[in-house]
Amino acid sequence: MHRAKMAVQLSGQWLIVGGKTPSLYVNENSSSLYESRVENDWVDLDTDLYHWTKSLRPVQWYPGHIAKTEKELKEQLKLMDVVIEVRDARIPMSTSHPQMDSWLGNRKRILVLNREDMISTADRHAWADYFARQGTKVVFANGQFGMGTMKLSRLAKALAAGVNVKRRAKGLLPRAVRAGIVGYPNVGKSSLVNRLLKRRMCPAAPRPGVTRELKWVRFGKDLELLDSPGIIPMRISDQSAAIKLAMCDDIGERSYDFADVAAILVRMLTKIPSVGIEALQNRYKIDVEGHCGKIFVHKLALHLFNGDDNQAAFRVLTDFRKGKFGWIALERPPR
Ligand SMILES: Nc1nc2c(ncn2[C@@H]2O[C@H](COP(=O)(O)OP(=O)(O)OP(=O)(O)O)[C@@H](O)[C@H]2O)c(=O)[nH]1
Repeated sequence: MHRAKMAVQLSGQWLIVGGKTPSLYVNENSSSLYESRVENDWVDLDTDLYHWTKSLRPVQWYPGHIAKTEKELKEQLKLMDVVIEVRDARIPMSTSHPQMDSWLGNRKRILVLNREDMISTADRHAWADYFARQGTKVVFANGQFGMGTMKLSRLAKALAAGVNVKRRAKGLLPRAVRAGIVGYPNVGKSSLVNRLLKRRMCPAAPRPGVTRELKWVRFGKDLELLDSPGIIPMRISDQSAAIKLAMCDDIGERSYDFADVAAILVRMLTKIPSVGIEALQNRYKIDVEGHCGKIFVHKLALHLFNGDDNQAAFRVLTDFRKGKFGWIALERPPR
């Protein structure tokens, strides 16, 4: 629900009910003013998230196979004509690997924001504008149903076309273009490969860490794809990012505390302009008190789960992942 709907008029000005500091909405018809307020809400949210996560036990997840993958992948990347970097459209910043730029150098690159079905149109526009301004080629995709994959294969072939021009000039026979698919765990790499091939060649599952080995697959006679296990930094230095990875189910469940993560998700949802307090209250028939996520999760536990906070937390996380609060990104581009 739109936050502006919670506004009450006070001496000719609009005040938002339930905000931390009441924001001022002068006139709902003034859309640019409204948009800039919404943007400010997102900026505030990033700062808040930093404070909320500061005192938590650090979230770290680095399963054994990742170190081996990283080493092999760095070697294989040298053979690639083009690299397809897949990120989770809900958290494009938190699923960007800090070392990716240095590994790829000036290699040709396509950025895929997968899980496009899990964000709103406004989120999509915001990210499309941001990457267009940066001159980054971005494809929005859905690995589950295949949207965006035709465009992706066209773009990969077009970007790597120069390879065979050079080979011909040297008197060599043309060869298939090599494209490597890289990204964080569970962002949908294997699903995209399977959709591209229209066959289930790579195991895909709803939990991080399923792909364990690098795997070459052939797509027609023009394209070879390398599917790879998810990679993630050994230490996630940004704990706000780590918590968002947990919310989106992009890291192993054992690495975080459900109740902590769900409590922060509740606080975030109350502040995300398109969700707000009422979405939570309507769904669970429980009042949100003073934006406190922990109290909310505990009340839900008493209401539905015999006081078991863990189960209540899992319910909130699952509901978010299933889009029960609407399809929304947890990140907006930096300004
Ligand atoms: N809703 C939605 N689900 C998706 C999308 N792409 C993939 N999935 C689901 O997300 C889960 C993870 O997908 P995978 O393809 O296994 O992800 P991966 O990046 O290969 O995962 P790792 O093996 O951990 O590296 C699966 O249950 C997919 O069905 C998408 O665009 N939208």
